[in-house]
Amino acid sequence: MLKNPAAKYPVAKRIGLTDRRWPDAVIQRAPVWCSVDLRDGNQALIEPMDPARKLRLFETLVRIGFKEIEVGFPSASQADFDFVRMLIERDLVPDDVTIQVLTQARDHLIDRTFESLAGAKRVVVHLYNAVAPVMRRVVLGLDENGVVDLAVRHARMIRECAQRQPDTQWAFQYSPEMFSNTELAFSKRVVDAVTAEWRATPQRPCIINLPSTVECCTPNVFADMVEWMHRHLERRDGIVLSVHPHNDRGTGTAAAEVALMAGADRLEGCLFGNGERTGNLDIVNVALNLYTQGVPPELDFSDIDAIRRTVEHCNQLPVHPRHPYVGDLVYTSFSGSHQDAIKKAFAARRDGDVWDMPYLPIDPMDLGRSYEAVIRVNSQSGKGGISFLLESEYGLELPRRLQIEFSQAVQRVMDTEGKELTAADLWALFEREYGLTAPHIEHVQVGERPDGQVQVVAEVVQGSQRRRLEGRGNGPIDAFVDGLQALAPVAVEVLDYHQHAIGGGAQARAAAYLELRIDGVTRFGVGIDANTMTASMKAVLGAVLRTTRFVPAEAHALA
Ligand SMILES: CC(=O)SCCNC(=O)CCNC(=O)[C@H](O)C(C)(C)COP(=O)(O)OP(=O)(O)OC[C@H]1O[C@@H](n2cnc3c(N)ncnc32)[C@H](O)[C@@H]1OP(=O)(O)O
Ligand SMILES: CC(C)C(=O)C(=O)O
Repeated sequence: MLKNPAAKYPVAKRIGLTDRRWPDAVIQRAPVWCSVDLRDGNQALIEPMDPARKLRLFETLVRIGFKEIEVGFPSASQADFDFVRMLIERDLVPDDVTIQVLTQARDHLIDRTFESLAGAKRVVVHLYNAVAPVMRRVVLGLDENGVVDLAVRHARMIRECAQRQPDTQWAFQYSPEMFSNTELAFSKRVVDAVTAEWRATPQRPCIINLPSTVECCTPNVFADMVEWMHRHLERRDGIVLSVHPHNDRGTGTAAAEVALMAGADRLEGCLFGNGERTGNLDIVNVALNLYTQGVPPELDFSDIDAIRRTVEHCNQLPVHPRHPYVGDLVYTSFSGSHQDAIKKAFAARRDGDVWDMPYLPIDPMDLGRSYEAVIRVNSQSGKGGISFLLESEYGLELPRRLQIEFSQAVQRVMDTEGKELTAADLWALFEREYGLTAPHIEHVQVGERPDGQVQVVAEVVQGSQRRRLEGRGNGPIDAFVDGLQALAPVAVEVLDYHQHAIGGGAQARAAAYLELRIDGVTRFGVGIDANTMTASMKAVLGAVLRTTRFVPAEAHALA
C-alpha cells in the first residue's frame, strides 16, 4: 500500500452546500420501494437465475409488498426477454404491481425492449446512460453536449415507442449512471433535458433515479448531492426522485437513509444487499431500520427466515450469519454482561412497553424468529445467560446465589471442553451437579405428634436399596433433616428457601431450591417433584449428598 494514497486516489470531495437542510430531517414515512433483485442483483450473480428461480423470487417480492419490481434487461438476453414475456402472457403481475425494465440508450436495445413489453398492463421503462467524466471520455467518446443529446434522443424514442402501444400504462425512468462521480451541474443539465423531453408534470411524473453506481463518498456528501438535485432540478413536482445506492464503502444503508432525509422519494435496492461487487442497497436493512423507529415500512418481513431461504436459493449465495436483521447470529449474545442485561430486561418487561431491550434492536419475534437463539453459552458467558437458558427452556427460576454457584460448575466444564454449551447440555450438567435423578424419596408421610412436633417418615431409594428415614422437628424440613442424620451424620442448617411451579395444570411440578450450611460449607440443593414437600426434601437430600455419602446401607436396609 502507498504511504501517500493521495498520490493515487482523489481527495474527498465537498459539495459546498452551506444551507443544507437534510441533517435535521426525520424520516416519517416509507419511501416508494423498487426491488432490483431480478435485474441489478441478477446481473451480479455467478450464475444468473433460471426462469424458475426468477419467478420464485418475483412471487416472493410481491408477497413482501413491493409495488415496483425491476424484472430484467429484456434486450440484453433471451432469458430476460422470455421472462418478461412470461410475466405478461401468463398474467402473473398483480394489479397493484408495476414491472420495470432497464435499457441502455441505444436504438436497437430500445426497440427490443418494447417488443418484450407487448400487451403489458403497466410498465416503467428505465433508460440509462453514463454521465461521469471518465465514462464520457473513455466509454462513450462524447463531450457533454453529445451525452445530453444521447440521453434526449433515446428519451424521445422511448416516448414515441410508448405512444405506439397506447393500451399499456407507461411510466418512464431515467438514470444518469455514475451520478455519484459526476459534476452536479452536468447531472442536472442532462436530467432537465430528459424531463423536458418527457414533459414531466405532477399528473404524469417521471422517475429520476440517482445512482451511486460505485459508492465513492461519505453518506453526508451523497446527501448534499441529493439535496442539491432536489432543490435545483427543473420540473421537480413532476419528478419522483429516486436513489440507487451501491455499497462499495459499506455505507449503502446510511447513504440511502440520508438521501431520504435530503429529499429522495424512492429507493432502489435488493434483498439482503445482493448486487454488483459489494452489493446494492440492502432494502431489508432500511425497511427494518424504519420499523425500529416506529415507521411502518409497508414491506412484510414477518417470516424473514423464509425470505432468506428463498433469496439464498435464487441467488445461490449465502447470507452472512452476521447480516443485519437476518443473519443466524444477529439475535444471539454470547458474552456474559450482555446476557445478564437481556435476562433482566426480559424479566422487567411488561405488555405494551416500548421495546427497550439491551443488545436487541428489534424484537426477533416480529420477524418470525424465536428467543431460543438469543442467548448462547460459551466461555464468554456468565450466570445471566446460563440461567436464562435454564429458565426459557426448562422453566427453572434459579435464585441468584444458586446462579452464581452453578455458573462456576459450568465454567469448569467450559475451561476443559472450550465449546458452546446448548440448553440441553446445561440441563444435563445441572441434573448431574444437583443429583436430580437419584436418589429418590418415596412414601413420604408427614404427621403431627402429640407433643406438637412434626414427624416425617419416608423411604430413600438409592439404586436397589431402600432406606427408611424417620425424624421429627419444628416443621417438615426440620423433621426431614433430623431423620437424615441417621443416614448421613452431618450438621445441616437451612439458610434460605425458594420454590416455584414449573408448568401448569395436571403436569405442574414444584422446584425447590434450598441453601444449606452442611458441616460449615454452604451449598445449594435442588429438588423437583409433583409434590412441593417432596421437592423440598429432595433438595435437602441432594445438597447433603453433594457433601457427603450415606453411612453403609446394611445397618439401615429395609426388609
Ligand atoms: C450500472 C449498471 O448496472 S448498468 C446495467 C448494466 N447491465 C448489463 O450490462 C447487463 C446486460 N448487458 C448486456 O447484456 C450487454 O452489455 C448489452 C446487451 C446491453 C450490450 O452488449 P454489447 O452491444 O455487446 O456491448 P457491451 O456489452 O460490450 O457493452 C459496451 C457497449 O455499450 C455501450 N454503452 C455502455 N453503456 C451505455 C449506455 N448507457 N448507453 C449507450 N451505450 C452504452 C458502450 O459504449 C459500448 O459500446 P461499443 O461496443 O460501441 O464500444
Ligand atoms: C442502471 C443504473 C441505475 C445502475 O444500475 C447503476 O448505476 O448502478
